[in-house]
Amino acid sequence: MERKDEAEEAKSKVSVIETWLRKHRLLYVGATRHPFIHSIRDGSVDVSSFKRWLEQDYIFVRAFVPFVATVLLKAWKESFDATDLDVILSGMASLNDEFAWFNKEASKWGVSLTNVAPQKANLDYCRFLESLMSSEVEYTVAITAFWAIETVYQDSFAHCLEDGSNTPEELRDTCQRWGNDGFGRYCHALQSIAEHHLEKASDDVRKRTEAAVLDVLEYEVAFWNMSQGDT
Ligand SMILES: Cc1ncc(CO)c(N)n1
Repeated sequence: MERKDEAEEAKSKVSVIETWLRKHRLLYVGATRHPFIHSIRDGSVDVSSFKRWLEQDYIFVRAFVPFVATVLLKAWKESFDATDLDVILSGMASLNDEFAWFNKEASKWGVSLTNVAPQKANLDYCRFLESLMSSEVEYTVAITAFWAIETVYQDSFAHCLEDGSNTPEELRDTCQRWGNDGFGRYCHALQSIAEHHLEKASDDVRKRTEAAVLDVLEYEVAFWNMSQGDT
């Protein structure tokens, strides 16, 4: 009887991440339902905005690779669960494909990815990533920030592929890149890992992780704003 109660309780317990998503709903929606994403979804997107996004995101992803490498290193040192390493490694492997994709996409749009100057919002975000690369930043903070970064793109681009969307054919490849079901499952795997570590974390680490997630959401909003030329 007691066992069943415990099982029931575990089932109804709201996870740490779910609690944060509810608490910071407006910011989360701001990051995942940005006007730039709406413009892709309804087909009104401005081509120069899309090209700016593509150029700037390439620079961001270049900085994202060493960040993910440090998450991998922390997983190896701090997690006893081997699946953490497998999931992070699969993310790294898909970043390798992503560079090939960026090059293909750039030539399709007549954009050059060399000699692009990073804009302020991008520099700020890359600097934030760099701060998370420090060995002083706990694995729990880093893996949860990683989950948030990937999930914003997954949620945003999946929205452009839903029934009723009017995404132009030439942008579907971009939306598929992050909006596909496999990427969705990968984000869920990251969420489970992050949640597992958050459940065990001290209040202090939890607080700093929540702050890092909020930072990610704000940087993502600023990144979309920059793509639209609003900064
Ligand atoms: C700005 C930004 N956030 C998240 C992702 C997902 O990898 C990306 N490529 N770029």
